[in-house]
This record gives sequence, C-alpha cells and structure tokens, in this order.
Amino acid sequence: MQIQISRLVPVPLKDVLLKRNSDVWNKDLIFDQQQWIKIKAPSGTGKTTLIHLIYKLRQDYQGQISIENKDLRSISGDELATLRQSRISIIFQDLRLFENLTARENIELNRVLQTPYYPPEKIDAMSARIRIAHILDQRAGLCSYGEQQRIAIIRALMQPFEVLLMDEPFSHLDNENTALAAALIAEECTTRGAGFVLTDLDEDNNFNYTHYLNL
Ligand SMILES: Nc1ncnc2c1ncn2[C@@H]1O[C@H](COP(=O)(O)OP(=O)(O)OP(=O)(O)O)[C@@H](O)[C@H]1O
Repeated sequence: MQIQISRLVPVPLKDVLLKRNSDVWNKDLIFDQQQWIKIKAPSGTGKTTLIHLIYKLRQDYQGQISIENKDLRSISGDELATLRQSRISIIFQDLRLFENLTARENIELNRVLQTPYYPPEKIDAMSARIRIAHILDQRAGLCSYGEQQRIAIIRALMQPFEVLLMDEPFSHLDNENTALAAALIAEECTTRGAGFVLTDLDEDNNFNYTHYLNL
C-alpha cells in the first residue's frame, strides 16, 4: 500500500502550521508500505490531526491524501470499511476502548469484525509477551492507562494490516514495557511486510525507523 500526501494542511490550523518549518504540512510525501516512519512534534502541532486525517476521521483539510493514487475523499462506504478492516490498523492516542467490556472482549470484538487474522489464542500469547495476561478478564475501564494502552496495541495487531497508524502509542508505558511492546509491534510489522506511521513528542530508538520527520 502507498499513501500519498500532497500539500496537506488542516484548515483550522492553517495559519499556525504554515508558519512552521515542517517536513509534512504543505509538502508532497509518499509513505510506502515498507517504511517505518516516525513523526516527531511538540504538543498541539497536529500529530493526532494528521493520524485522523489519514484514517479519514476528519476531512477539514486542503491538499490531498491518496491511497494507491485514489483520492481519500472519494473512498467511502464498503471501500472505506475494507480499508480499515484489512489494510490500515490504528492505535488511537485516546485508546477508544469500551470500558464496560473486558480487555479480552475489546480485543476479540475487533478480531471478529474482520476476517480474523489470528486465532483467539494469539490474544493470550501477545498478552503474556507484553505483560497484561493477568488483566485480560478485567473490565477495561478498571485497567490502568498503561494496561489500557497495551490492550489497544494488541487489538490493533490482531487484525490484518499493511500500514499501522500509531498516535503516541507508548505514552503511558515505562521504558521496560515500551521495549516489550515495541518489539512485538516490530515483529508483527516485519512478518507481514507492513509499514507504520508513528507520532511522538520526543526522539527515541524504539524502532529502526526508515524515516524521521518533524511535523
Ligand atoms: N476541529 C478543530 N478546530 C480547531 N482547532 C482544532 C481542531 N482540531 C484540533 N484543533 C487544534 O489543533 C491543535 C493540534 O491538535 P492535535 O490534537 O492534532 O495535536 P497533537 O500534536 O496531537 O497534540 P498532543 O501532543 O498534545 O496530543 C490543537 O491546538 C487543537 O486545539
């Protein structure tokens, strides 16, 4: 999968963002599937906005986003659903879990909504690796933010994808748990030949990024 971005600027942020020296806003970029892209920027400079624009959660922008040369504005309905079910997965900054469902139910719900990529046992295997096996049957709303973040990570990895969007995915995790989660994500992307776009506030060496962009 290829995502092309051309002269993209979110309309509400236009005046502020065009004054910034950005590698992304108002530039022409191509994100290829094999790329592991880190986008670094301070708070409030549009990281979440960018991720939501690419996932088509909002459309208040000028310029163009294209998926395989097709304008994202013209992708809707079943085509958009298929894109999100099997080609683009996402870890939201605000996680977006159902707090009254258990951790396992949150993950399983997403797994069965698409052609399942992995059998349900994989939830246990991934959870053991990133140390949340003990809370799988607990209500997500009762889990700590760090636990919730790892539930959201596994939920994203249990579905098929060619590109993974990650919005500050380790913001609630300590270094040791970040390393475990990053290793799992790296392994999953490598196995599938998938790429990712990851946003964060600071520099890091959590992955062997192919590209490092300032927003
Ligand atoms: N629809 C909107 N209308 C007006 N302003 C908006 C809109 N959406 C976002 N903003 C503003 O855009 C700016 C960027 O928000 P965004 O959440 O994308 O930043 P961020 O880089 O992800 O920040 P953080 O690191 O704090 O999560 C913020 O100042 C926010 O208030």
